[in-house]
Amino acid sequence: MTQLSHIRNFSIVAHIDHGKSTLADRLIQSTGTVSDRDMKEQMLDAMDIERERGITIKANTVRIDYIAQDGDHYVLNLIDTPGHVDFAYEVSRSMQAVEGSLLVVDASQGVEAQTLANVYTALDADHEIVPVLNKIDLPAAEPDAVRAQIEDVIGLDASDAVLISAKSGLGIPDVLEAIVKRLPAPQGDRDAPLKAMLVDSWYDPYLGVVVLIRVMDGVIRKGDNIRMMQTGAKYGIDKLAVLKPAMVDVPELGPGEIGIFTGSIKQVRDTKVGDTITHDKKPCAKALPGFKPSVPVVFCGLFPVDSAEFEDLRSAIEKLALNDASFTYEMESSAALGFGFRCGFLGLLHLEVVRDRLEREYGIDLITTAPSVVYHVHMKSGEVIELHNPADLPDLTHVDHVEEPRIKATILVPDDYLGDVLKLCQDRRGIQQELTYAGARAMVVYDLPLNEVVFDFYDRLKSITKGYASFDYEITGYRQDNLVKMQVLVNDEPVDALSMMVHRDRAEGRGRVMCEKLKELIPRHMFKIPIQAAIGGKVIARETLAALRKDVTAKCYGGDVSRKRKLLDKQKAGKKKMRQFGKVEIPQQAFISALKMDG
Ligand SMILES: Nc1nc2c(ncn2[C@@H]2O[C@H](COP(=O)(O)OP(=O)(O)OP(=O)(O)O)[C@@H](O)[C@H]2O)c(=O)[nH]1
Repeated sequence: MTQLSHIRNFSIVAHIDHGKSTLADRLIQSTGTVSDRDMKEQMLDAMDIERERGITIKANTVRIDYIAQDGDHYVLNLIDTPGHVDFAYEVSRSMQAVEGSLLVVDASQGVEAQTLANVYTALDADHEIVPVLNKIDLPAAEPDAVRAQIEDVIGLDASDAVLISAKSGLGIPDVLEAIVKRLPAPQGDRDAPLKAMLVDSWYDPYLGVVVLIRVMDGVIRKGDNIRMMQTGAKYGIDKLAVLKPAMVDVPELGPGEIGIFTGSIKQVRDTKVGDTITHDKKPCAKALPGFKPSVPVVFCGLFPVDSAEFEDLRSAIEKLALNDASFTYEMESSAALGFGFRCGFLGLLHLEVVRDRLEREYGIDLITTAPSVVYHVHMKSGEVIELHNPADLPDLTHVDHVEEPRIKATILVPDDYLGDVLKLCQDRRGIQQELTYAGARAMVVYDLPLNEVVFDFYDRLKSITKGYASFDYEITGYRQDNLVKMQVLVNDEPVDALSMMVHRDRAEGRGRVMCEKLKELIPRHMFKIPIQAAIGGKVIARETLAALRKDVTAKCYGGDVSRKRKLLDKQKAGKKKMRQFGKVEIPQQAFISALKMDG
């Protein structure tokens, strides 16, 4: 057990790509926490997908032993936090478990939207903050300007910011010293009853559910009988360990310490992040405040392209859900797509990550239906229904009104692109709330419907600003608007997977774009195919796909059999990605592409 005065618990907050993981790697490596031989780049990004996409999804933790310049041995616990907007809520939770933050800002980029969002979360958690300017090796680095920006925009003294290059290792010893000297030691009472915060949990195939805790008061030991105060569940502690980042068993954990335990817990869902863990026999008097559970905000249907793969999909989804309590699913059946699942996600990126994992790790070809937000349908009877799937909208004669979720979006953008960004927000039914300047960048705050953001807002924002804008959002509440369900009919058959809620004033435009896109995406058949968009039986847009007699082998004049076969095989493979709707085959790609609103 380490003395409180020699513990420092901290997290690293940064905008995506500003170098948080690289810095974490350097801290781990330079203190010899992991031998050079075992050092994989981006040690903390465990999953392949995270590595490939370069984003950190789950919060990870590492305990670093550090001999400071004063000759003393310190224990530094780093809780790594996810950087992407979908996971903002996990960031705020893990921050409650530590006392300080390193604020990493790319010295060539400056403050971005997630820098702001994350640093405010850290300040909300009463963190002491050490600004760190990274990437000073880059010729474009402007540490002085960025220092001034941190002071102007965030209001944080950056005069003694640490200048580093996480890539080359320059300045890393200064970061370690700053952690010890400038961040506060944790507080706690060793003799008080046990009070520990449940910070995170995950499923390990060998150990079962692993629970990450931060001890506030008291001491937890292997073999103890503990109780989770919110759920009331009781467990015996089988294993107690610290993460270096590999598990190293310890006999006990005292105040200020961070570690894991296991105790025959079956599902991640049995553990509530933010719950208080105490001794069953001698509980603490008052539980920690606890957190709201994170709720899914974006829903979509996932269906196997080949309906024979439904059971495979079910078992894959069940396995994924073991480890990700923020992802929800229930069985769904669709006239057009057969059996599948309606799944809920924290945001679009979360959706993409889960879909990719299902396809890649489990080898299942999927059809993803239009992502939808959760609407509140107020019935004339006074009942309020949560609508996760536009196809389930009740008969309108019974509906009084529909409310949609709204967000507060913060966008930072260089001046040159401001006009385009304002136009984009305006086009998406946004209401401007604030427009301020931070150096050569404008900061705009918009009230927007989440519905208009889930499809491709972020992609559009990136493309119109050549990647220079940054974006962050939080959900603010629900508001009534003139929302209707738009259906799409292909060859006079409704395709429920393409139903969506739209604002009445924008329905014609959306319908037209959708029909045009489908006309491009659906291959010609031997007969004419009408493609229509309709609201409650009234057609608002229409395209017709002309008939075609398709002879794919026509080009292979004469005898080249192998070439002919190749072409036929190719066509067969293409077919796999198609779905039959009545007499029409619709390629899987159409479901995703048709939903993108512009461009
Ligand atoms: N030139 C230079 N590049 C750096 C430095 N630090 C990080 N990078 C590069 O910047 C990119 C992003 O770094 P990451 O550490 O993955 O960024 P991150 O903030 O952890 O990103 P997320 O995990 O996605 O939030 C990588 O390509 C790094 O190699 C640095 O000091 N100098």
